[in-house]
Amino acid sequence: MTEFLLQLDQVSAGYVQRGKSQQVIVKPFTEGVPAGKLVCLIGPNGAGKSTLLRTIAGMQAPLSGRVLLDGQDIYQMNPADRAKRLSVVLTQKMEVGLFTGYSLVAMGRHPYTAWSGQLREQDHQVVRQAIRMVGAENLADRAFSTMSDGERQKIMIARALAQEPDMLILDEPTAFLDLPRRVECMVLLRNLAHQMGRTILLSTHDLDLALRCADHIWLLPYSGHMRVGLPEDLVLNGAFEAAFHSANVAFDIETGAFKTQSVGHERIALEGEGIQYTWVRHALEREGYAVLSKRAAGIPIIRLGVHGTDTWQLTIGTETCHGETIDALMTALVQGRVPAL
Ligand SMILES: Nc1ncnc2c1ncn2[C@@H]1O[C@H](COP(=O)(O)OP(=O)(O)OP(=O)(O)O)[C@@H](O)[C@H]1O
Repeated sequence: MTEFLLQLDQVSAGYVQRGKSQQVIVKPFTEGVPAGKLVCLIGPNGAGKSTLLRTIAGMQAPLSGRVLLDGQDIYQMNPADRAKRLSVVLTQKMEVGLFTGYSLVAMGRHPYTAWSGQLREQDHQVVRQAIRMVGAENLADRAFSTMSDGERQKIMIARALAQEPDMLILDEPTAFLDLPRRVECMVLLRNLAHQMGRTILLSTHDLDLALRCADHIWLLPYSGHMRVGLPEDLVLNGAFEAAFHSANVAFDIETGAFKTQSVGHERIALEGEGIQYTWVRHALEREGYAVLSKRAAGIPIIRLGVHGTDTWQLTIGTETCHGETIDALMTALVQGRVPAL
């Protein structure tokens, strides 16, 4: 076994047009991923994430270079061998209504069953274990058609696990999920990588989750020139912000969150601390104020906790008022003629 389970050697990805001209979407890049790592592939819409994942999974030929899994060229592997080493979970919704959760997960065993397709007791054990790993025991006997999107996603991940692959490739596994389910799904995949030694490559638009969970980020901007690194390095070197730059949205390097970008905003000072400070600041910035942490001459000031916990005091010029809810504060700001924008 080589140092890297997955190796990309000058791989470029894209499409060959009818007249045989190539449309290179992902420019040649070389990278290695050791076993047991979670890699998140991120990038704006249409940058080429799905194209690259299909190329790495051997579903389309690279335009140049080679993709190696444990030293073997994935595109050259026969499909049965590939299915034992690599499983792929794509986003398209499957129409397999009459199947139960269990029978769908059991399909993951096909690469291992003889021509009859009969599952042996050890196959059933693997299926049950895969269902347990994703916490889908309650879905085993349910018809797939009756499941929610999040429940279906769990079953599809269990099916991929039942293949007992060295590597899983997932295209947007957190799409269609609500926020708690997104976090659960990402934590599950991270645990599978770290505790079970699987190598996991997934694409996602959940940038915040990717920054928090990924061992490595593959950042694919529109230019097609892949940037690879630790999440924190890509934030600090500006690659992250540059890839997602937009006129209306800005990446806040302090908090690691995206914020709506406002122009011509009014400055306001905010003094306080704790969770109340965080959410008052959130409301002010949402309304387009530039929030200063120190008071300055001629600038309205909000002080938190002066009249007891959960209170605010607003001073505009010589006028002062106070209250409790953030709603009341925002109203007072408008009445005090401190327009945000
Ligand atoms: N079969 C195809 N033939 C030619 N071009 C294609 C084909 N499939 C996708 N493309 C183009 O390749 C580019 C990359 O598409 P891709 O789906 O890989 O992007 P993506 O980063 O996954 O996007 P999203 O975040 O929106 O899912 C797009 O411009 C798309 O229109």
